Amino acid sequence: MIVQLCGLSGAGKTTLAKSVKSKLLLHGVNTEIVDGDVYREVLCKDLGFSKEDRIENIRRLGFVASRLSANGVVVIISAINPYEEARSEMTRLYRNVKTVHIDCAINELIQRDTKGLYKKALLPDGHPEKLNNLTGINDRFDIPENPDLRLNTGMQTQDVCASELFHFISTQLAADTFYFKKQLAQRYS
Ligand SMILES: Nc1ncnc2c1ncn2[C@@H]1O[C@H](COP(=O)(O)OS(=O)(=O)O)[C@@H](OP(=O)(O)O)[C@H]1O
Ligand SMILES: Nc1ncnc2c1ncn2[C@@H]1O[C@H](COP(=O)(O)OP(=O)(O)O)[C@@H](O)[C@H]1O
Repeated sequence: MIVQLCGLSGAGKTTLAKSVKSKLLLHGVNTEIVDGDVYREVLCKDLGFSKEDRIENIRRLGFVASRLSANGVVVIISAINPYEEARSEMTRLYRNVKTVHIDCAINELIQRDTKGLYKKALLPDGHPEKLNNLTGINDRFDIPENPDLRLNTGMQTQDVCASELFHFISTQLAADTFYFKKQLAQRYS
């Protein structure tokens, strides 16, 4: 199973992915986080933040996720993943992909600004330190219309969001296991 999170910087993707990974591990579910920030230091080092590069970034993360997932690992892709076309490509290419929107109002994100990126993006035009392509401020984010799950981290606590995500993944896993068992039973009956 591949869970592709999407959401603006600071929305809570990494925080929730880590929390849910710990919960899943406690239940014996092998889980891996494929985090945009981390992969941009290694496998995606050559990529920037143009539309083409972001799409290529998601393609690479999706490929890694698919190999892990094919070997029974639950994979949580934690990236901004802003374009609908990249997200639907993922669901088209790979089996059992779920899309989860980690939503949060932009004003709340500007207040959190854990990395100082929003401050830079909101600098006046022409300022030498201005960030000109921060998703949600001056770059596009396609809000998913029908995600499998949407969590709002500005309206609900971290604990509630993590529990909801954990519950969602566990339920999907149980359904998938049931489906596989049924297929096996049919094949060998
Ligand atoms: N211009 C711009 N826009 C968005 N994000 C920026 C930008 N510049 C740097 N960063 C940092 O890069 C992280 C996003 O990388 P991703 O791989 O998740 O992005 S994407 O899915 O390819 O759009 C993002 O990480 P998160 O804050 O964890 O989302 C930022 O820390
Ligand atoms: N309900 C919530 N869920 C997740 N994170 C939250 C929530 N409320 C506040 N936060 C805070 O928001 C920040 C999210 O940062 P991070 O997980 O790195 O975001 P992202 O990976 O989306 O860039 C953290 O400092 C976290 O403590």
